[in-house]
Amino acid sequence: MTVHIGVIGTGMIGQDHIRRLTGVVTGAEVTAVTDVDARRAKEVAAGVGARALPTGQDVIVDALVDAVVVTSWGPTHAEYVLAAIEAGKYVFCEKPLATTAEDALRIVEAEEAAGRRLVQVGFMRRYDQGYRAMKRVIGEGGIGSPLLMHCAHRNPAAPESYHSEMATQDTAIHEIDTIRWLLDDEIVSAQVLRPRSTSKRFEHLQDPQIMLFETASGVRIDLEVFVNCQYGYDIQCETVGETGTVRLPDPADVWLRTAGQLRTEVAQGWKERFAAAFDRELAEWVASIQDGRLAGPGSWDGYAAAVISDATVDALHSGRVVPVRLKDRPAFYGGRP
Ligand SMILES: NC(=O)c1ccc[n+]([C@@H]2O[C@H](COP(=O)([O-])OP(=O)(O)OC[C@H]3O[C@@H](n4cnc5c(N)ncnc54)[C@H](O)[C@@H]3O)[C@@H](O)[C@H]2O)c1
Ligand SMILES: O[C@H]1[C@H](O)[C@@H](O)[C@H](O)[C@@H](O)[C@H]1O
Repeated sequence: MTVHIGVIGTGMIGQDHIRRLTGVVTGAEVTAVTDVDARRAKEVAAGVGARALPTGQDVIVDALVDAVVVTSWGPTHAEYVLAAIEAGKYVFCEKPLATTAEDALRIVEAEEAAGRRLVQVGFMRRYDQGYRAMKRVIGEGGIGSPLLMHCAHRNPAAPESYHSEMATQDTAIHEIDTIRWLLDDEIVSAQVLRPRSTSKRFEHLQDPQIMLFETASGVRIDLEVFVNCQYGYDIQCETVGETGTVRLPDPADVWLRTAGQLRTEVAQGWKERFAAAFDRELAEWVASIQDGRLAGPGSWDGYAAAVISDATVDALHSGRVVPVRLKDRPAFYGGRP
């Protein structure tokens, strides 16, 4: 069965996902798109033989759309996800699920009331080969009980519109989800340290930041977020356990030995670094719709990430260790993070 897909938001990642759903993933067809920039929507639609519809709501209720992909700006996500649930359609929403914990909770409640899983959140690192291998090692007891985790999330440069809270809301949100998933544990507190800022940033930005998280079982995590590191898009993660450590591999590339040097390339952006993960993420999403059983990160994960993100932003401003207060996890979402 071909899954007919409508895409809301035809910007950078919207176009990338449309390319993927059209040319990489089997069993999917993009039948409708929309964007507040109608010209852009029309151009993108013409490129893949889809229709450009006036609004997101039109896409959601369209008879030729079985499932919706939301790739518009973050603050618009919750409204579209709620409308898709209301229409009884599957919806893949890029991160964040919602920009407030209250909106994320409304989505959790609406999905639970609908009685079946309809929502998947775009936490693509769960589909990265390296992270999957790390999760397998931890799950099989390969390093004993985890005690510590050291992470770094570096981007080459951030635009002027990027502000200090976005280091959490837009960037660290990936680690927030990954930590919960890798450790099968819940984050219970957050703290943020402010090192001296780089001169290569816009004045208003605190960059880098060091975030410290603690999980329910007592694992301590340090995360460096540095979005003007200049040299590339670099994602690091090492978990330290009682009997060993496991480290995320750098993406496979050749090592060049020449002129007295040993060199390899560093990725320059998320598109390149996580290309294979995005491919797998959407392929598995489409396959799970065909099976009628969503398996990827869902509304509860989006809600938990939103609450932890709020606590981290509070910690950035207050300098305090801020406790994370999640609602009780409904049985509907199973027992684990
Ligand atoms: N998983 C990842 O690593 C990753 C990477 C990049 C972006 N993202 C997320 O994807 C989303 C989009 O990011 P982007 O980089 O493509 O941004 P973008 O600005 O390039 O594209 C967003 C598009 O949405 C359109 N839009 C805005 N509001 C709309 C609305 N109400 N209805 C319809 N269209 C609307 C804009 O006109 C624009 O074309 C963000 O939430 C971002 O955090 C995730
Ligand atoms: O929207 C992007 C994207 O999520 C990237 O994966 C992250 O590294 C960036 O910091 C963020 O701005």
